[in-house]
Amino acid sequence: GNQWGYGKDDGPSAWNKNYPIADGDRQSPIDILPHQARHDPNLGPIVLNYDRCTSINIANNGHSVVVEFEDSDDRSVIQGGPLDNPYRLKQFHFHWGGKGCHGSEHTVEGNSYASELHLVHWNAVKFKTFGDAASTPDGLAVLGIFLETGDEHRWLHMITDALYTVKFKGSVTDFKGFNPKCLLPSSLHYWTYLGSLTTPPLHESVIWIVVKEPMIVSEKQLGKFRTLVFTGEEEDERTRMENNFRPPQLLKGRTVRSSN
Ligand SMILES: CN[C@@H]1CN(c2cccc(OC)c2)S(=O)(=O)c2sc(S(N)(=O)=O)cc21
Ligand SMILES: [Zn+2]
Repeated sequence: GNQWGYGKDDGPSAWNKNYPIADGDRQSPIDILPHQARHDPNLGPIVLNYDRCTSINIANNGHSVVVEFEDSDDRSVIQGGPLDNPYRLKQFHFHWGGKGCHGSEHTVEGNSYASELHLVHWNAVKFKTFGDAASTPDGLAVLGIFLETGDEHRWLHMITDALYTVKFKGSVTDFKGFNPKCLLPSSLHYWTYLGSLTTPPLHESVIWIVVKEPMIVSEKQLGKFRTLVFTGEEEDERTRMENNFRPPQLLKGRTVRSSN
């Protein structure tokens, strides 16, 4: 089937075999050049209404660790900024590197961060299902937050303490009452551009909102993500889950805008 991964034979350089859109005109991630981003005074602030958000579970999907949310109504939405409608929170997940290596997807002037958090939202005003939104231009809005190593993050332990329960691909455990607002940095100034999913099916359906200020986490907290494995419990070889990031793709004439 369409098995893909981050290894030598099934990694990002091989994805265009099964997903030709990989060579498309609005692929993600990208390298962000702040001085070439167009400051747009019409870009208002990002508004998050996560107060009634309902997390459901935490899972290892063989590519990352994902926390899923109840999205049957507008209980947790993002709006404002470049968005014309409210977008519903569906899931969040992370991308990270190996020990001592960086693993963010977006880079800033060629510099990558240790890791990157993606909060995936969909336009339930224009689309009936998440799947429809995820495969149509601008059906998704993904909020990207960089992770930088430093002091321990006071709330990230709620995620890292649960990682041992989803070590293997296909594992899912209850994960209720978690509000990702506690992960956000103090400032939500951002860059925004039109792009794609950074994993297969690589749909060119994403309005990217990349927050400028990173969240700070400790090396110890980040190391716990590397206790996960890409492989299932039944498989004999254990492949540590790390370096699950796609490198930057060509801008192909796109404009990156900057909030103030
Ligand atoms: C495995 N990776 C996720 C695939 N997804 C998915 C799931 C179901 C259907 C579908 O298309 C119809 C797409 S997703 O939309 O939840 C996203 S967003 C995203 S990222 N790194 O660009 O933020 C990765 C994935
Ligand atoms: Zn992602």
